[in-house]
Amino acid sequence: MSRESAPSGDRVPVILVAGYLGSGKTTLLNHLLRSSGDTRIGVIVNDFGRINIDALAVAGQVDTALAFGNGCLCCVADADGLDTALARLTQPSAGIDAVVIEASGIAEPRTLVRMVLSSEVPRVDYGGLVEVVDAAEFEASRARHPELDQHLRFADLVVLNKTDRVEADTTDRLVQLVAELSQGTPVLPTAHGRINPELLFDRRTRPARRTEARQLSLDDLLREYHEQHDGHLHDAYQSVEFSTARPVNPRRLMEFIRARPGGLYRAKGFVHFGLPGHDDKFTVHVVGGYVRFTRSRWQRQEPRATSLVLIGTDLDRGNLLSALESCVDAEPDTADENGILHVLRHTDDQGVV
Ligand SMILES: Nc1nc2c(ncn2[C@@H]2O[C@H](COP(=O)(O)OP(=O)(O)OP(=O)(O)O)[C@@H](O)[C@H]2O)c(=O)[nH]1
Repeated sequence: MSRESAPSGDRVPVILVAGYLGSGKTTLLNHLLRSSGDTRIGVIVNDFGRINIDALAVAGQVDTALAFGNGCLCCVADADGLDTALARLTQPSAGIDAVVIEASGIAEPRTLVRMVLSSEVPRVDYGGLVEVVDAAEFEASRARHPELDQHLRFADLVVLNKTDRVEADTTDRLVQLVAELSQGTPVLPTAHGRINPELLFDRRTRPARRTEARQLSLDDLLREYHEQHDGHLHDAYQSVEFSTARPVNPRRLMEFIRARPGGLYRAKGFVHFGLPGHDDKFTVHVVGGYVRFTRSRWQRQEPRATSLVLIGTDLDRGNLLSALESCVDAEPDTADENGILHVLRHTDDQGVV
């Protein structure tokens, strides 16, 4: 799934990380920064204090952008400054592949989701709300703060963190409980925020700056360490790829998307419907409950085709592939005039199903 750095016209996923006090948001953010390889992450926090980067000795600055040697760019913003920070981090010259906002103290998750979805910064692409839950404290916290249940409902992915602090059967019970409260959102049990970054954004590969032997930098050493020690985490998710040159039926594709299994957290790619008036390239982006298509023209030499990647946990590859296969027609279904409307409802900036 690795690919070269995005062309400057590409949108940049903006991921929100929220969760109750002390649940592990900063730990998760630090893990993403450490383990995302060549992917350049922009971070928006409202307090530099605990981001684990040596250069961050500047706690307390407001609305300031800082660049770091490891490719991370960091902005401090309050709610009013959010669009300014997003504009700065997503401008092509910043070279940022994904932005992560740590929600603590800035605003309620729901408000933040709205702010990102309605942002007028052109390259911003909503990348999902990750709600971090403390497995050891969740039941006590929700008894004191019933609004936490509500927060789960807005999440696209729930990370059940600190599972090292509870017994395995408690983890199982909490996964069940959180999935019920969040009404079907994928729940990922983990410790120390160690989720696979590819659940949230694509990994980039960049050509090595110099081909001759060079001394390993601290970044290289840290990366090597984490690749060795966090390697087993890569088993925690799967990706399934599907492609076809035949036209996809829009109504059935949307049925597939609506009925997708709980563990299917992300889907991306492009779709060829081939219908009169809608023979465009529909780039699709599904994250948690959020579904968006973007319409563009095919390049002159580009073959009309569909190519999708589905990412998630506990995916049944065979079932997914046969479900997608049944969305494919031999010829575009011109008799079903309203079928495409199911897709158009989610085209451009609309659409949560
Ligand atoms: N045992 C254990 N401790 C953890 C885990 N994740 C985080 N911690 C610890 O929990 C404490 C809080 O973690 P943070 O990442 O600071 O949590 P936070 O949500 O950013 O906290 P606030 O910003 O204060 O809301 C720290 O001491 C972490 O080291 C975990 O999975 N297991």
